[in-house]
Amino acid sequence: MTAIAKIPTTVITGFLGAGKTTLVRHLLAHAKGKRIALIINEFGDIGVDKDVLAGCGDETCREEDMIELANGCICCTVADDFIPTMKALLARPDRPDHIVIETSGLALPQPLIRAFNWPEIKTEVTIDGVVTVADAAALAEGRFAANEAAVDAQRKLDEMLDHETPLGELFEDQMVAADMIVLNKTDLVDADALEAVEAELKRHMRKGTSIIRAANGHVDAMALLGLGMGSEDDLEGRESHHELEHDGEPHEHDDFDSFSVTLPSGPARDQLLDTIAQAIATHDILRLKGFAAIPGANARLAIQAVGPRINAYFDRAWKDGEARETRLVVIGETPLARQAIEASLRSVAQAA
Ligand SMILES: Nc1nc2c(ncn2[C@@H]2O[C@H](COP(=O)(O)OP(=O)(O)OP(=O)(O)O)[C@@H](O)[C@H]2O)c(=O)[nH]1
Repeated sequence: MTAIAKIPTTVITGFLGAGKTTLVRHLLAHAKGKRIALIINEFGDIGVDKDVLAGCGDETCREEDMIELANGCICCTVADDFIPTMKALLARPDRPDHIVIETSGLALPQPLIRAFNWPEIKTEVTIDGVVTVADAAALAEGRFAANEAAVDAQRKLDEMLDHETPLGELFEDQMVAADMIVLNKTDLVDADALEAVEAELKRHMRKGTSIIRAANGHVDAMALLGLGMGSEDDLEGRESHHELEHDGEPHEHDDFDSFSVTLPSGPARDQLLDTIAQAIATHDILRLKGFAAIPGANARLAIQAVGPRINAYFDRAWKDGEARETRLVVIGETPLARQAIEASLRSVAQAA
């Protein structure tokens, strides 16, 4: 009997808004005939990423090849969601050449990597590589306090301060899990800042991890796929803070919160974006994304905010019968001032 080759799987991880979906989009568009199945996991209850990819209009973004895991972070739903999803995918008559898993920006990659050793799937799939996308602009601005200088400065201000913030810890967990780091958004930082960010990353990653610089996720598919790492068999040094500190206990995502809000079509584009910018600045929102209905526009406005930086573009025409409304997901550190944020977003919708 000939052994069936295991299907290589690339795990794409990285903090909220680092550019994972953008990287996946580029990968799908340049897959050179490889049939790629995509598993998308999101934090928050609106599946924006799948919708963004499906809205790209490329024939390579086939809806039937995209599977959404929207019931919380993949790291917490391995048994209930991830393994059954993989089994169903592997049972398909038209098996993919390659599988790509985009984790949520708040996921710990470690439980997912370990899941590849579960007997239900181990004989059929292997991790080709864990790719962690890092946001060069956010790092240069010290937004994760992953930057030791910022942490030290904070510590000096308050001796009692826990030196590991939830953001910094999660960032490190995603870094040590990587076989390759894509240092994305290099277009937003100058050469000196980029050198400093890269030096900082090297302090956190495992030895032997490579770094590729990129803008808008433009990485050659050949460089990204086919790493052949078998990462599930090479776990040493990838342990998360949680695994090191609380052996065997399930971890929580209590440090982060999210909610979604639906608004009627109302304000003009600029007015809506101004209000969103203000809400982000006032309430320290980490990530906001979704789609908006703008009066007089026949296309929906995709809105993407990462920290203070907001992008908005009309991604596709509204479909017949589709509700023309604004749906946004908001993610931030706990406690998130849900009522106040919702009220300010609603006030602009009502005022229009
Ligand atoms: N300037 C610039 N913007 C980028 C780059 N890559 C991504 N973006 C923008 O950053 C925002 C977030 O990108 P996504 O690809 O959705 O990030 P993500 O990591 O998938 O986000 P989550 O799934 O929410 O964690 C979008 O507005 C992108 O257009 C880049 O290299 N340069």
